[in-house]
Amino acid sequence: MTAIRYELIKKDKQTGARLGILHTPHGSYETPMFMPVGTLATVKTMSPEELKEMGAGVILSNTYHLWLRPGHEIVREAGGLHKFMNWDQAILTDSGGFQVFSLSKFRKIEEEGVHFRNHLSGEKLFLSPEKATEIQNALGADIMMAFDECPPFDAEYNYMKQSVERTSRWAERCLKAHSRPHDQALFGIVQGGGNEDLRKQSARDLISLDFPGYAVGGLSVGEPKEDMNRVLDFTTPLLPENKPRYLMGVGSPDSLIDGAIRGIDMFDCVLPTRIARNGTCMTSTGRLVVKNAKYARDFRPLDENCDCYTCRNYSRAYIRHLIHTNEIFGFRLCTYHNLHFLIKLMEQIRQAIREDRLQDFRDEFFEQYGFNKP
Ligand SMILES: CNc1nc2cc3c(=O)[nH]c(N)nc3c(CCO)c2[nH]1
Repeated sequence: MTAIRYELIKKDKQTGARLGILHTPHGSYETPMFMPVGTLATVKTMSPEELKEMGAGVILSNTYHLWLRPGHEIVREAGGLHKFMNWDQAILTDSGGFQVFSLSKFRKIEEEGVHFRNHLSGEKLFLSPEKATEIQNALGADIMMAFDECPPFDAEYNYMKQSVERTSRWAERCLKAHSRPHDQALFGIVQGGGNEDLRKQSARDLISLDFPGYAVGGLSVGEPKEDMNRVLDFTTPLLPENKPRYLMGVGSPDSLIDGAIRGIDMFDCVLPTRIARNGTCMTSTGRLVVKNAKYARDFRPLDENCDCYTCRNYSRAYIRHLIHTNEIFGFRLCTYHNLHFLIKLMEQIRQAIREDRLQDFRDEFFEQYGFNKP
């Protein structure tokens, strides 16, 4: 018995999408789902109560960041991440691999692990599959990720092949080091860039290790969306139908719909929370930069089709004023709305799957949001 179980409810007749339920030790959640990112044990500016109110279920935190601050031992002593951050729903921790490659300079990758510098202090650090697994066991998230290398999408073929093979060896080392498989599900991460043969090799290696869930990594790293969709077209069908599939780092509305259409069940991205802090909001008719002067006397809600706390109680003029004056409440209102927007979008996607019309929904949404505009 592993810590999580994926229940396939139905498949969409128009696309490769599926409706499911992810059962975890901290609750069961319908998929496809969007997971808000709370890197440093908080989804920035949101309280646990607000996250639950808007329908958030699984949230992310991060091994690399929590290892550096406050340190995984402190979180362990606090009783684990759920207790430490007062979150009684599910948590997923990323393994730190991506952050090492995206945050720190002077890194050196060896078979044993990765040597790099602390992006805050410059001190020399070393992360290995065993260390990343030990940290995640201390944090206690319901789902934890294998330690992987996320190479640049256009890395040279031979490098990509070496990297995929090393990531597969690292995945096996994580499984061996994992001390709590009944409480924490370890997911493997498929790599291989845009190369179909390397994606097949990576998927085959990881499936042979029988993980309880699989992530598609190495995407949303600056490659064109067509490339991401092409990779998903030949990667998700390789993954077991009875296990969850997690597309890492994806969160724009069009990519969520296109990922769901290609059989992805779980998504995470800092986009909604990050752009909220500079006053950019996702609305049903496209992005709205509320700090723009044209909203100074606009007393409508951010989105007239939205029923969230922000849109029920505050106007564009008021939120613009708050963002303009750097008032923290303005960041909170935009964050609440953006997360609510994506969580509601996932509900619409799930409903479209129930009605076997996700392709039609995509066309309607793209038209309304303005994605088809040349
Ligand atoms: C924003 N784009 C993105 N692409 C990712 C790709 C990866 C990846 O390949 N591996 C791991 N471990 N994490 C990843 C993450 C962080 C989580 O969102 C990514 N984030």
